Amino acid sequence: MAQVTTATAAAVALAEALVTEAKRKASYTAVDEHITTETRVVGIGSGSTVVFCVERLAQRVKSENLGIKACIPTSFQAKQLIIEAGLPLSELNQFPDIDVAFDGADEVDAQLNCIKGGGACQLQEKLVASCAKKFVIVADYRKNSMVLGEQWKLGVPLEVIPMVYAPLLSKLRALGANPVLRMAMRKAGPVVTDNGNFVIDADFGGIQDPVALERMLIAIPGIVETGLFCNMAKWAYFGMQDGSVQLRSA
Ligand SMILES: O=C[C@H](O)[C@H](O)[C@H](O)COP(=O)(O)O
Repeated sequence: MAQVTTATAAAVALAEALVTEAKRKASYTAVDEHITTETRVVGIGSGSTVVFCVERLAQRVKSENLGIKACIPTSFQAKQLIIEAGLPLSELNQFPDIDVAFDGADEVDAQLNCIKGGGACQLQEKLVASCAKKFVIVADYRKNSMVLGEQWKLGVPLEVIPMVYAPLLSKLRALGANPVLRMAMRKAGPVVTDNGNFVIDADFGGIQDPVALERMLIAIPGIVETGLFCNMAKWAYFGMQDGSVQLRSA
């Protein structure tokens, strides 16, 4: 029994190492292909993959004569990453035009539409992406999909105003979704976003028309932002299991 447990633990550790390496390779390739001596303002997404974009950016800033003037964060986590890497931290109101923004995704479909917000950061992420000339996704092979909702089974993350979470759950059920209020792990009660809102994860199954779904959801009072990012990313870099990086571009 103990041998089986050890073998299982070793297999899990190996799988995790593969995924981490895939994230690192996708991120390094994306940064190397999109950061040039012309780049001034960089958007920094949130999550575990974009950590490696910041790592690579910091390496290049130290070793090359780059002219990066500002990094714009999409969350508390991104802000900490920028500060810890010694990169110049700023905000959209000071630098409204971003040359390139890097971000992770929970799932990416054939048209590069994405589900984002697994870490509850989709509101600021979409604001930053909307101000970027280039929006680049970095991800591991598990996120590579054809239809949204096929790989990511937790539903579309919706940032919502706390005072209407219960009416929103009813309205989403009436639309055919299976919605749940996201609960915190080490705090009693719901997850509270960086903006003081709640998150509802609404499972719609396979999403054939994400553009129409996003339009419908954002029109509902109380839904501040959706985790559907449609027609925003033009490049998606996937770190693959075999160590290669696959680029899909729109
Ligand atoms: O709210 C979180 C963000 O949308 C992340 O970019 C997304 O969840 C992907 O995160 P990770 O790179 O950790 O898979």
